[in-house]
Amino acid sequence: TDFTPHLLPAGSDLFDPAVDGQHLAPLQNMAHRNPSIVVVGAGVAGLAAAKKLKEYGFNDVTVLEASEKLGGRVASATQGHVCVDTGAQYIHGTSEKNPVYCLLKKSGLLNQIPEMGEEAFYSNKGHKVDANFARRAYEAGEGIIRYRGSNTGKSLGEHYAEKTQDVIDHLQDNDNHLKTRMQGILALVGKDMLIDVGASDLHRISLDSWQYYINMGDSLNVAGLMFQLVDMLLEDFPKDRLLLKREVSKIKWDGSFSVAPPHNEPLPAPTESASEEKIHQYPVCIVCENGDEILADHVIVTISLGCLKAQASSLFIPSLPTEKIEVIDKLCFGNIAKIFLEYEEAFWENDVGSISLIYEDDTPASVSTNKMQWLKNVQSFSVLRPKERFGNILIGWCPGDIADLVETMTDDELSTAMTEHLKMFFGRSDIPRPKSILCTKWRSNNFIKGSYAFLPVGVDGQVMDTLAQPLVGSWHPDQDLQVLFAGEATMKTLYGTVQGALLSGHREADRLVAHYKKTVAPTSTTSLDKQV
Ligand SMILES: Cc1cc2nc3c(=O)[nH]c(=O)nc-3n(C[C@H](O)[C@H](O)[C@H](O)COP(=O)(O)OP(=O)(O)OC[C@H]3O[C@@H](n4cnc5c(N)ncnc54)[C@H](O)[C@@H]3O)c2cc1C
Repeated sequence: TDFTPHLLPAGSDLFDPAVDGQHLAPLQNMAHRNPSIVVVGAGVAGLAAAKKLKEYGFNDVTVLEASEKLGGRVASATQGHVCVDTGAQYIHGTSEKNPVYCLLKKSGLLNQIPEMGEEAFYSNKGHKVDANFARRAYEAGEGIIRYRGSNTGKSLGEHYAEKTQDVIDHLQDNDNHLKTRMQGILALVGKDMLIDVGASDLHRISLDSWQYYINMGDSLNVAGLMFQLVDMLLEDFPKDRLLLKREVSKIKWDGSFSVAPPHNEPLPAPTESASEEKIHQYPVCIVCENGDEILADHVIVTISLGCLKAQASSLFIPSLPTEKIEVIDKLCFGNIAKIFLEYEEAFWENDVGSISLIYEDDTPASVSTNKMQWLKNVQSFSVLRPKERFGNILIGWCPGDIADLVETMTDDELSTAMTEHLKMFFGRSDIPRPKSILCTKWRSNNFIKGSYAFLPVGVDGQVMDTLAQPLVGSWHPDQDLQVLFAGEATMKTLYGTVQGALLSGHREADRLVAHYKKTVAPTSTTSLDKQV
């Protein structure tokens, strides 16, 4: 390999930061070299872990990213002349508890956020629906669907069908038309939930999904700004330690590897011999698709749950423990698609921020997708605001297997379908075709494979703790934490969010600090010299 990040000068300036108010022993005392740490994946979790480790004083940190871009699911693309967020665009929780909110606020970016705009509702009968009525009905549905079950073992679909039926039954009015419309709006709420979760069927989702969840406050749409978070996470991190187009294909994590002799052949178990002083041995060897091999003391794996599902059995040597593989199997990795439609002129009103399409024949009991009628699950659009910045762009959202489907369609097919769809709801034949169209492709992105994790019925969020558990090897009984795991799917309190990813990265950086704090007592440097 032409890259040897593990070979740092001895006695590098690794200093003790204050952690939780306590001081660590100066890390340069603990060993004759820095621990070598490799982070796999430069999404928010990976970048946050790397930045934090750097802040803690670890100097030998390298990030390996498979794609050509940093940021993972916090991503942008250019449409027309503007930059749009193809991944995350909402801060889920506008409070000081949320580090993503704090970072964006500190940068002053949040001063640019426009008003949300009005909600507009249209019926499949081709007319506008009274917004006051629709909003009240929508809120009633949200109150039901946002229920935080705890150990119920039920599905969200079962709960939603049951409780919304109570609402319908108790409507004073005998007006069947009103009941039908109410059902349509409650179904809309259910369909929007499928987008939030990335699932295809409410009956698939556990009602207990949010029992450990931390609500950090209201959501804020930061369209066009979220990807700037990536630059903030990169600040002060040495750019030569961020390696793009380095797809990791093997993580040999329980061996004894050395830079000499050549070819990084595994060596026999370490001995007390003098040669050990010269040849450092590493428990982890990370092999990249391009042939690079990088030796490390620790590797933090931050690849998505979708990638873990695809690679769990081939990526790790030795294989992952059965318990970990079972958890990866049990958790679901959903998908959503964002379809950006750019128009010459807006056909919606100036003050509109969102457009919802109500199928009056829908019922809340049957909220699931049907590929044969896929347009029924393209019911929610948001307007990119302000117009002066974005021009006239609508984002259509779709969930689960409908997202999988639209990813495979051509721009022309999508453009035709969306135009007919909008014509029907607006009751207008003069709705133009978009002048450009951009559809996200998260499922077919080989380095992501979907949108975010969700909990299916019967799976408790605690399995995410199991996913987060580090691996401890057996080769060196006195070395551990060879493999650590971060990423949104490892956070039962915040999965599916940017701050969940970020905090999972911090958690693993903290774990390593605590590890060295535990293993390094200022008075016992001799044993430590042997250890690392
Ligand atoms: C369309 C969409 C909309 C979203 N909207 C929101 C939102 O509004 N608000 C919100 O809070 N969250 C949202 N999310 C979720 C949020 O984006 C994610 O939870 C978060 O970004 C995940 O970060 P991560 O670091 O865990 O994973 P990732 O971002 O997936 O990072 C993993 C990285 O690993 C790399 N990688 C994969 N395999 C390898 C390999 N073999 N070798 C090396 N590198 C590899 C990948 O290329 C990627 O860069 C959205 C997600 C999507 C897809």
